[in-house]
Amino acid sequence: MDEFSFIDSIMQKYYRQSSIIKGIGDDAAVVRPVNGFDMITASDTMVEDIHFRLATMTPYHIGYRVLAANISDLAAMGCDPAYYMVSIVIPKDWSKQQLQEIYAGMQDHAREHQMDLIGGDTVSGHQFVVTVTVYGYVPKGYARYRSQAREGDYVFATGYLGDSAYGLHLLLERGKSTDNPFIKRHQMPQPRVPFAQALQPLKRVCLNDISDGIASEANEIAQASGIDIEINFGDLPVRPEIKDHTLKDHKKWVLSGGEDFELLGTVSEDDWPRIQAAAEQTNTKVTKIGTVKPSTENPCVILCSDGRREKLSKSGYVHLQ
Ligand SMILES: Nc1ncnc2c1ncn2[C@@H]1O[C@H](COP(=O)(O)OP(=O)(O)OP(=O)(O)O)[C@@H](O)[C@H]1O
Ligand SMILES: Cc1ncc(C[n+]2csc(CCOP(=O)(O)O)c2C)c(N)n1
Ligand SMILES: [Mg+2]
Ligand SMILES: [Mg+2]
Ligand SMILES: [Mg+2]
Repeated sequence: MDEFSFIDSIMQKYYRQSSIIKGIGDDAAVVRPVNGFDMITASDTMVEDIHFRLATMTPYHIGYRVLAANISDLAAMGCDPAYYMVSIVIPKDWSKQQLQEIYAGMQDHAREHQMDLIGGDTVSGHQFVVTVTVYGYVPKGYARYRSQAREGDYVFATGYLGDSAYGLHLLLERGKSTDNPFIKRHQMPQPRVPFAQALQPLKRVCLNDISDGIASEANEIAQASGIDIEINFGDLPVRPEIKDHTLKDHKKWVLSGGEDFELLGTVSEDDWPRIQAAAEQTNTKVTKIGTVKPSTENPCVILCSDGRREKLSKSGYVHLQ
């Protein structure tokens, strides 16, 4: 199978998004911007031995997970997903079947969000790398920025924290298994698109998705908004199976394990009931985990735990260290 027959094999038979004028098949894709909406775009990459090993993910999971990481950034902007592009570097020892499974993972996840594959690039190389770029729409002026936190806001998180890191721990310790819920959370994360969409009528809500761990993402919000964030460790949504572990691992997974692809947000106290209503409407767990304080000198995150207050600095996975 050469590059061209491979592209033919992954092309969609039809597009779900009516704004696509030209998808795969020319020098570039053409979409007609939708009136009354701003277009949002984001890109995230997965590299073998950094984001996965063949011992932690099947090719299907790699496809599902790389699209999840991207869709999660769209959710964090409050946006409706629409299209995606895929650039892939394929080592010689990867089979045609493995490649098709990667695309099956992406296509199944794309279908859940009515997204269409509109282009990309295929090259051979020495290390497996896949980069996805996603596009979506948000009602004009309603993108959700990290800079939108304000003094007095409630800080909230969706879902549970630390599940994916615990799943990775189980995978590395025990090997592949399909029926463990933590492993499933690592391999097939579910971005919080319906919840973010349900928040669209709100005038202001600050959102960031949790890819590196809340220690990182809370600091990103503090810095972008010029405020301090206070988080109560005891209020963090953590499953009992994780709490049973030694405190050091448990704390690390919850605060800086990352890859949960939950949302961290802040909203005014007055709008908190609307967050709870959106959570109920979309069957999403949402927990108040802290509050936004006025900034002192340098915006920072304070973790309150057992009556002690400590500065929580950006931790988690950092590339180029
Ligand atoms: N190599 C790059 N060139 C241009 N812009 C970049 C590059 N890498 C990151 N960015 C931009 O920097 C900003 C932050 O990117 P970052 O990848 O940290 O966010 P994220 O996708 O939310 O986090 P994560 O990668 O952990 O999922 C985004 O605006 C992103 O587009
Ligand atoms: C085999 C294996 N080892 C370690 C990890 C952990 N890991 C890799 S990248 C990353 C942060 C998100 O990356 P990015 O910032 O690029 O989105 C994390 C937590 C993994 N998933 N698989
Ligand atoms: Mg990124
Ligand atoms: Mg993000
Ligand atoms: Mg991201």
